[in-house]
Amino acid sequence: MVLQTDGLTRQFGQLTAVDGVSLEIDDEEVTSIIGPNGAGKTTFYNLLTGVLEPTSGAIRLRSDGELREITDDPPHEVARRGLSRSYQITNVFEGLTVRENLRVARIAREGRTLDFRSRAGSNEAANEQIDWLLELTNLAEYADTECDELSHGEKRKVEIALALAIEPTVFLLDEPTAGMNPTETRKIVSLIHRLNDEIDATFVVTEHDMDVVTDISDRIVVLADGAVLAEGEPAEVLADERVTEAYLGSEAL
Ligand SMILES: Nc1ncnc2c1ncn2[C@@H]1O[C@H](COP(=O)(O)OP(=O)(O)OP(=O)(O)O)[C@@H](O)[C@H]1O
Repeated sequence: MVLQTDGLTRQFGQLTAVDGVSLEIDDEEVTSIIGPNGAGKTTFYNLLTGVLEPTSGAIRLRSDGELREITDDPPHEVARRGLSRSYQITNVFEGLTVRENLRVARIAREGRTLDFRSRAGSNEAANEQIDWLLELTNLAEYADTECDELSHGEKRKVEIALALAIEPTVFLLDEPTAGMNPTETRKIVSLIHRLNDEIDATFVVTEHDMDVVTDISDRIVVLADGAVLAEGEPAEVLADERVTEAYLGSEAL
């Protein structure tokens, strides 16, 4: 197990947006968190990443080989411990090239961990890692393009590359295909498969497009009214009547 939530709860006044969510996320699986509008997905992500503090409950992340509580850690500490979110590090700096954006993300990461003397050696390693990330995310041809010249789909890939630059243990992908046309969606889906094959990280994805969810997930967790309604393998969960009912009146499955 790499990530665990235990009775995680967040209230906003009278409203319980996340209601006693206990989950265990296994290594190197792709888990999708789905649910109708207002189910609590964004709030749950914000709790995991330290953007919001829970009202009660705990979050544990495997870090340096053991599960450690990160419940009250601020976002930069959560990221440093290895939980990265696709748009968390920065929103892409529009005036910088793709490579420069990645360099900024690397510097932010290394600034905390390396002393001055080791920096020369680390530059070389950082450049190698950046080249590898550019290749992995199919961005090599845009390495020296300023981000404001990229399409929406390419920018989403830059966000993904930035989140990967911190070498996460758990990688949260927030609506990776939002606003994409079918061609861009197909490209992102194959990118997620490729990342999952080649990177030693565990993926947690929120996504509205059910075809994408079915394609990429090993496991699905359905939230409704802030609580876990169903969890399991995609075919089993999507055939669950309670899940269909939860979506009725909001969006079609
Ligand atoms: N800062 C806030 N203050 C008050 N209520 C909030 C706040 N953030 C979220 N909520 C409420 O909490 C509930 C869960 O919202 P959340 O955005 O987490 O759902 P969601 O599953 O991400 O929805 P969507 O799919 O529409 O993005 C909603 O009823 C929402 O109105």
